[in-house]
Amino acid sequence: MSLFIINRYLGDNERPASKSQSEALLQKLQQKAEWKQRQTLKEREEHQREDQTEQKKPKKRKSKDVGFNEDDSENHNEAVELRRKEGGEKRTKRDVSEDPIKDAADSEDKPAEPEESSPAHTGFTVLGDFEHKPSSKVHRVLPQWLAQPDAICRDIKNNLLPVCVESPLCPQLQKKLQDNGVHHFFPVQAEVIPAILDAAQHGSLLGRGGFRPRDICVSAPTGSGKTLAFVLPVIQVLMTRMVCEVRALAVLPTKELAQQVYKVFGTYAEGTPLRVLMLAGQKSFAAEQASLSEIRGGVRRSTADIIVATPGRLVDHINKNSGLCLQQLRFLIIDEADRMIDSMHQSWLSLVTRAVYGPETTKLLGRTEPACITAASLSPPQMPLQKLLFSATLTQNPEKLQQLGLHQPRLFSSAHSNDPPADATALKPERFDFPQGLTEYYVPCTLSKKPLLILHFILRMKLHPILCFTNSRETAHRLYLLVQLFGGVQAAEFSSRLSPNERKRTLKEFDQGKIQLLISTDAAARGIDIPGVKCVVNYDAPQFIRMYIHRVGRTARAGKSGLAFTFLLRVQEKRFLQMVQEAGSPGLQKQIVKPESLKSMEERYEGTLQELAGVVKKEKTR
Ligand SMILES: Nc1ncnc2c1ncn2[C@@H]1O[C@H](COP(=O)(O)OP(=O)(O)OP(=O)(O)O)[C@@H](O)[C@H]1O
Repeated sequence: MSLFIINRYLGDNERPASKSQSEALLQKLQQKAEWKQRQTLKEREEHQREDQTEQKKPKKRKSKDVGFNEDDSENHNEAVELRRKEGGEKRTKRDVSEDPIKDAADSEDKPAEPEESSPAHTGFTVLGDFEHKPSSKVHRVLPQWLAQPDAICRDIKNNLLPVCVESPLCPQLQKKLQDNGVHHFFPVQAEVIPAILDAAQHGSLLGRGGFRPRDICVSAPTGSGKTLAFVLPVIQVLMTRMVCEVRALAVLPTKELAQQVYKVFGTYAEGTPLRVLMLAGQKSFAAEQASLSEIRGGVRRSTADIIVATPGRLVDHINKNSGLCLQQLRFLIIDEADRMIDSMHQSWLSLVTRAVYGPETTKLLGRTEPACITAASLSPPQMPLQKLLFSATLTQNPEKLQQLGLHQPRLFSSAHSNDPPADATALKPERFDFPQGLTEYYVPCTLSKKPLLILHFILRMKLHPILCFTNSRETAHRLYLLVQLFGGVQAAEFSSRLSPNERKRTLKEFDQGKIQLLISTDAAARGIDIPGVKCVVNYDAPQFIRMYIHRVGRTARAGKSGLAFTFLLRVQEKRFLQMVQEAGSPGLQKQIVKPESLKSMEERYEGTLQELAGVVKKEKTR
């Protein structure tokens, strides 16, 4: 018994054509072909006549005529038509076309259209005819949570919520804020603090119908107060804990940033039972290990509730089993999240996740890594791990964000609040929000005039303190040497040339106003909070928009005003201005420094350059 019936296409008459029928058909088709040939010749003559009179588009018509043998094509068409009728061969658009010249042109320009010209074949599907099927364009679409975030108001100054009025924070933290001069919440804090507290109001253990809290992503401008937006609610949730265990882990890309966030945690945890610890390589590994736990009553106990770490040191502690226990972790805070995603190759996140859920799934109240939500997965009560992501330039790329394994994420963003809703789901070039008090300039210049310009900014325009960025540590070092040799400016450099302690001291001195010009690589571009910086100079134009946003974001913080200058060579201007504009900048103004303004410094500058050559040579031989 046959399992399949194979139906073949039998032509218009639905039965095989006999030999005489084929011959008749062939004759008919040949006549038709001859008639068409005559028609085409006639048309061509007409066209030629038109061409002679108009002589407007000779090339286009020529291109249609050249390289395409109409007659061959026509005959070929008809022959194929016949063969197909006889044998059911695959049929293409060109085979049935009325006008091969038009087809040749069309087939280059347009996708193939459905074959309406042959009514006899309606309803017949040509298998494997992929090439000629019209293909629709793929529109990439953002997931709902990214496309429609909770909007954070951009205006810091006019949207201040008093700390004491209807505050979600406990009186102890409110007082702490007042003591530290914080009397109002910034918009990002007013939105994010209640959201984190709300998710934790049912206590630490969830399950049995309770819901796992949604992960939170925050994209808000530089200097808008994101640090307090996570420090305050985390402290409030944890301050009533009974036993000291690591319940919050904040991961930051650099030592300096870890130090800064550690300080803020320390300030607000003071007076509570919570203990904060830093694992960022400021101390030796052994010293950090010793500070992680202590033996009390014969049992090893954690000595930290909150840990602030860099990914490198964190991975060391997990891998070397130094006594860091993350099995009670409730909050995983990822600051500068877009940068942290880029450092995912260190696989720090998967190590943390493994350390949180561990292999011990059998023990009572053991944690299992959540997978699909089912009645069974919800039934054992267990502590949820909530991820909190923060950045001024949070990526909108779902594929990148997916690496973080977010659970029903909720996005708070100021960058998207002005986008029209109709376009909200489309994947567009990424746009970011810039601080309101920031005024951006670009200074057209030549390579040789750059050092003179920076000296002019400090000595003539009195713009200090300036934070000046270069693209390499070599440039930073040479510029530093040159400014030192020129004299009259208190300058310092900040890069990986310096030891962590030297870097720490330099930042402190810059903060204290002892340094007028800090020449830095991108090491100081992200997150560093030095409230006194009035002016940022991009001595070298940054190559990527994210880096530009973070660099210029070192000024105009916390609602203050600030200036950012970017020195641009002529070849850089077009691309750079376009990049900044596309990212949503309100616009860069052109600042021209006249050559006469630099004239008086030029002689001394030339002498300094010669001195510099000597110093650099000496350094190299050392
Ligand atoms: N509510 C507030 N009132 C007054 N000052 C505040 C308030 N919140 C934060 N600040 C101050 O604003 C400055 C910037 O805050 P923070 O460093 O948290 O910004 P950020 O958004 O994390 O910036 P970046 O993206 O550059 O890291 C800090 O000096 C901080 O003390």
